[in-house]
Amino acid sequence: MSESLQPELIMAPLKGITDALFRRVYAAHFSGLDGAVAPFINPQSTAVFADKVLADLQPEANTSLPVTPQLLNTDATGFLALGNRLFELGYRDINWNLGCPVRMVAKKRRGSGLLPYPDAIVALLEAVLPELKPCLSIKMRLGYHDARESLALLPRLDPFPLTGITIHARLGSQLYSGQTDPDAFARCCYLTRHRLTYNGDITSRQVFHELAGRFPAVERWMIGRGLLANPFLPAEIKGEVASGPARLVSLAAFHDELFLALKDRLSGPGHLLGRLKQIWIYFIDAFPGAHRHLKKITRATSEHAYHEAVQAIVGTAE
Ligand SMILES: Cc1cc2nc3c(=O)[nH]c(=O)nc-3n(C[C@H](O)[C@H](O)[C@H](O)COP(=O)(O)O)c2cc1C
Repeated sequence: MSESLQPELIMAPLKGITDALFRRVYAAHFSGLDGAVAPFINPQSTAVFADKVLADLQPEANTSLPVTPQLLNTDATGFLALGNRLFELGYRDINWNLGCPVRMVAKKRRGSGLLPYPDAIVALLEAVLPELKPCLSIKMRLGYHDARESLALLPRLDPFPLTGITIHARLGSQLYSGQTDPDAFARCCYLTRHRLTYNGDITSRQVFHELAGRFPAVERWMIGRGLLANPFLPAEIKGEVASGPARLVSLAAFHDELFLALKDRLSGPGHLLGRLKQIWIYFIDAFPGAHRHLKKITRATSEHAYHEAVQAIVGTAE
């Protein structure tokens, strides 16, 4: 990345968290992002996608950030039906998920579970690309069992007209924890002609700058949990720094709008609190010194208890 150019920063897909509602509220309070990849659309048993399945990707719900829908399909018929339907909705780019590590998914040779089978990946691309209307990118891991899987796969992707490849620098078998492996990502850089996006544990400006220094050719970076733990991170990476009191005001306003929007959307306190608890697992890091109050959030069974917990967290951080 040249020093004068700003990096391109993309919100990672986090299923159950970064849906259209979250993306809209986030973008209303924080800057710095250039786009988002939406969480994967569940493959359907028929090639017909009910409108409900695509509700999150309706264009009118996605005006605040450019968004790329994501597919998890591994059957050509379903892939083409969904991809071309998304094109009709206005999407010119879609993304194929070769990264999901969840065992139920990987066992079906979907997500990162397909990475040990490069022939199947190449066969699917050969089957779909001639008829697929939107452009395609891929989001993958270094491998499922072993980083050698990406080394075998990447040269075989060169002939295809992909718009890019995002690599989450972990193995599928690691799920979401354990060390990322930037050395393995470095080896991937030599094995592809495609534009690479780096993903995995970009948790601070300093981490970003270390990685950007190491990979000067990489211009695109994807951030997931780091952006929940510090919603200012994309802006900070781009050189904007908010002061202490202003930070807290923005964080509280973001939370309150998110809460109201989710309450409006989700039926019943169980669903609402369940969703918010998912977010707080990471969001708590935005409030230094308040970690001890996280249990109050995770134990809350009523809106009242939840709000008391939020007050304790915001109060501690003041
Ligand atoms: C709760 C959760 C849900 C996720 N859902 C998706 C998904 O739908 N599609 C996908 O490609 N990756 C998904 N991921 C992986 C993230 O997009 C990202 O690759 C991973 O979290 C590493 O980046 P990070 O360290 O910046 O979070 C998910 C991760 C988490 C923690």
